Amino acid sequence: MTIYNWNGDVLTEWKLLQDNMSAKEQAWKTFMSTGRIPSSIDISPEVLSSWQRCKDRGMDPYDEHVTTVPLHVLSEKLKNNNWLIELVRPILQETADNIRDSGYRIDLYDKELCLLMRFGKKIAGQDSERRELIIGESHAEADAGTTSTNLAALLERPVQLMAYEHYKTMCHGLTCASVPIFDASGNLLIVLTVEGNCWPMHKHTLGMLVTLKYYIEYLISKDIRSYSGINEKTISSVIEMIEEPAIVVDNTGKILFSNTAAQSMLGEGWNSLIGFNCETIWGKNPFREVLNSQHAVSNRKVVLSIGSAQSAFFTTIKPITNDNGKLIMAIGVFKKALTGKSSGAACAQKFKAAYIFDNIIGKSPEMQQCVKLARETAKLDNNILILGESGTGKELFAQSIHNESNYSSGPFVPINCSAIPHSLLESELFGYVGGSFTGSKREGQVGKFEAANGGTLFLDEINSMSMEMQSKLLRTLQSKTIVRVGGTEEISIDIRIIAASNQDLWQLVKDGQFRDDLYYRINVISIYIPPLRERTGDVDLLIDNFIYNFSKQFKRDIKLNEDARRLLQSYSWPGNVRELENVLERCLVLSRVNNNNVISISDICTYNGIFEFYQKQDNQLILSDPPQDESAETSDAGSVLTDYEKLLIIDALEKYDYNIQATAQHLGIARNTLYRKIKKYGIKQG
Ligand SMILES: Nc1ncnc2c1ncn2[C@@H]1O[C@H](COP(=O)(O)OP(=O)(O)OP(=O)(O)O)[C@@H](O)[C@H]1O
Repeated sequence: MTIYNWNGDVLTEWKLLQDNMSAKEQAWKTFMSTGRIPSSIDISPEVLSSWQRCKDRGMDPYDEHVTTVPLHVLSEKLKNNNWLIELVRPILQETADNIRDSGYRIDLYDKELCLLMRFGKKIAGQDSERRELIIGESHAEADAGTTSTNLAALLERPVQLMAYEHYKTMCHGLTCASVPIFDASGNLLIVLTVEGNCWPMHKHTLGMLVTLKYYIEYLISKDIRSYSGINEKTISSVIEMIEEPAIVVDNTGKILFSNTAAQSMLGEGWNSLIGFNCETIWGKNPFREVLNSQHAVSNRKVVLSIGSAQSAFFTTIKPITNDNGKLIMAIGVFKKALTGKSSGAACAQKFKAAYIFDNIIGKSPEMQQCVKLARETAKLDNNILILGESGTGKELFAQSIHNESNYSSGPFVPINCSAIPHSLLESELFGYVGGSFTGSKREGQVGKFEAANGGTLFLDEINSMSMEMQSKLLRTLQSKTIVRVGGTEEISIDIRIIAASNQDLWQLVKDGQFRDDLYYRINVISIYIPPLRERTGDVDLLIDNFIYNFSKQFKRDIKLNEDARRLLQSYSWPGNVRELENVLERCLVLSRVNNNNVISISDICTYNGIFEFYQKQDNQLILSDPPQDESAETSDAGSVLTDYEKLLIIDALEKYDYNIQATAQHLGIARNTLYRKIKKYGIKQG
């Protein structure tokens, strides 16, 4: 065969090569039949040793069977070598494109010599359907006989084999050059093989391949995954020991590894995320912050896009540096936050906050100021402390804040700390695992912290919490995790705390009854709701609002007479809005019982607190306005008042020796009114 260069000159060098090939053919044939080679023919000792090993194994040189690894093994190999494949793919692809017309192609083998990737096209004239190498084919010597691939791996250096140097006849039409690729510690990572038709043979193939080898090894040495001491295997085994999903990124933010838990978290497509920058996949995320600052973040809430869904996690990320203090990677551990769809959604249904700011009645400057502050702070995620006497509307505010906050889609879970015995408060708040104490449910119970996850936990009357519980609450607020009573598992929680106290909490701190560190934690923002008696004009608004609501509820058109209104206005309302609401509700019920549509003083005074209040007054109000609806006075409720009025009059008459003028003056009523009442009550004049 005559080989020409492109000027048409005969290449004498090729002639030599051809002769050389003929000699090798003869040597191969002799070896296969006798186990020896003619002494005149030069076969490299490494090739000869390989032939010998193959022969010793009883390998048939004419056998064209191709050994492939099982599919699941191949898939595992592809997974484990993904980062390397991605690293070298662009280089090999470009090289293969450049040598496309030469009839050569590039194969990438893993360190066990299994074909993982092929770059380039079919080799004309050589690749019969059978010979066409397939991904997963083993090029180990025991399977494929002597090849450049297994010799390069064995000898740990570049190797070129031509035609008859291969053990098996199925490779005799090929020329192959292989280079082993090592990591910085000298561990074999992959083998690259360029193979093509035996004729024409390019001598520079091996040179090109060696250049590629050094370039790729340089790239690998810069890649953290091949750092000595922290190779893939080490990192993989370390992060595999972490039960939660764990992800490792290099110092540029590129995702290097993930453990099994992370792979199930990331779903089916996790494999394709390896090698990508975490920002490309998840956008803004705390890995970048850790890489930039080289400071760890702990229990940071992140929302990651996984497939088409978004999931919330708490992540702790630590930067890892080498001996010289150089940042080399960051490891992040993720814990699924029980928000929204899981416990949150169910609880959000169960624990709904009914009130919004528009439901808060009050035009007094004091109240307007409170609402303004609460609205402004609702959107901030800080803990809030609401202070105020009992019944001032603290829970109403807490619900309104929740509904206008970032946690509004989650549940609003109230718990009154004073209503639950100290011994039970812990399990009520933290929940318990099944059978952790006598009387506990077998299946355990979710506590208020978990129930409130993704939403707001309203700790009412926090002032009554024991010191021991205060410490546990503080720990929870700091770590954002809880452990159920009797359990060990740490559960991450993401909740907003709104606490309320009807006592001066700071005074309790000074008295040593409330932890100052907890006080500072819950008191990031505080809202003081003034008592009703200090809210000028609000009583009237609240009266109208409650009468309107109850009228609607009882389907009656109820009115309040002026004196009754004045009575309500002058009362000091120690029970605040709740007391006012109760009084009016009671009056509305009475009015229905008595079939009376106007609420008068007599109705209101059926309420002990107000009745006593009048006992301490100078009684002007009560006496100046006799009940307009006489029928009301005949009722049980009315009789209390009339009895009382009668007694007052008798008292005063006796005091002033039945002097009508003096008695009327003392009572603050007109003489005629006094006469009318004396008559009405049948009081005998002394
Ligand atoms: N400004 C207001 N407008 C309308 N209703 C109000 C207002 N303030 C309080 N209320 C009503 O008064 C009642 C008591 O309010 P709430 O329970 O919020 O008070 P609280 O301060 O949390 O009481 P406690 O300290 O006893 O828990 C509720 O029925 C609430 O709807």
